Amino acid sequence: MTAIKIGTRASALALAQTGMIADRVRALTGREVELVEISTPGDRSSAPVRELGVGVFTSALRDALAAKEIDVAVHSYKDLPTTPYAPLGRPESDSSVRQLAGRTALPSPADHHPVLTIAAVPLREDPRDALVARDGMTLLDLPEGARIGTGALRRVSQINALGRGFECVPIRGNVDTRINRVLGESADLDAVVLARAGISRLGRLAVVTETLDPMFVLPAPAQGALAVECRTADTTLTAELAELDDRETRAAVSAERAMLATLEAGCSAPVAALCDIADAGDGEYELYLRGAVIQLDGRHAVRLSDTGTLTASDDADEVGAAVGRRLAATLLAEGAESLLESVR
Ligand SMILES: NCc1[nH]cc(CCC(=O)O)c1CC(=O)O
Repeated sequence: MTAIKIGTRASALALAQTGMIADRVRALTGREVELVEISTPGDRSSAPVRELGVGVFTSALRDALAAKEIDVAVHSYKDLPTTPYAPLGRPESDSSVRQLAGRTALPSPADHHPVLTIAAVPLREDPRDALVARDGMTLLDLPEGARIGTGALRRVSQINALGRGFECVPIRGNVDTRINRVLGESADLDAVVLARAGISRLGRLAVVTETLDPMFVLPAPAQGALAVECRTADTTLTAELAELDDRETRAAVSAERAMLATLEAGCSAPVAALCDIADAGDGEYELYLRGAVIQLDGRHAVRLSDTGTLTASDDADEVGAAVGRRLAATLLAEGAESLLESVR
């Protein structure tokens, strides 16, 4: 039996999270597993993510998966576009090449039959954002004019909405690089905001000085979750990997992403969402979805919530998505459109 090839980005975070999945795939299938590092445009450029276009961290992996250069792709779910995958028109590549180049060709129209499928959404890590500040400070401790590193519009807008006179400084790069801007030799920022899940997977939670309350800083849709993707035609592997799926996580992430998709906002818009799931007993779960669309200067925002019930016989994706679409419709009815228009 040949080894299962699992594609991953080469960043420390991507290698850590793919490594965790690889261990489980090895145990589950009894097969050899090989990691294949794939470089993406998001890794090679230091431009703001929203300027690089859709799928900057995920399209190269999906292309390699569709081209059978790998058998499984592990993504940070929040980096996956909400639009369906369409194979890129790219030249045949040498499958012996391990360090694959990124492609910039335009997507062809989406296929009716999906080439790729998300075989598993494993149990989610803590989805909240985290503050890493100098001198052990929390948001409350930071002085007016403090320089906080983040380029994500959803974080910038919500930090501005605190009304504390903080200055957001755009930064890019991997988790360690960002932490070093606060704690490193030549630190030049008072704090950075990062996904807690990424810091956790790198074993660096000790640097977190505050986990941000979603009441004030609601995270990105699907933050802290992973997507384990396969070729739809690879039915045996897809069925095996389904063992890694966590039904409640899938429902929550579907709700958040359906909200984002219905707003047609894309992953770098000032749109935030978090779906909490509570066990209601008798195999039922209660979904509590919060959503926010925030104007960049933080002066206006629409923040709303909606709920739903997931029963034992329900399709988790469908139940989640229904709540997400409904909340998006309410957000739009309450003026989200004009807030989104101001950043388009
Ligand atoms: N956009 C980059 C990215 N994609 C996923 C994570 C964190 C891990 C996760 O959310 O699963 C990060 C870094 C960050 O936002 O701090």
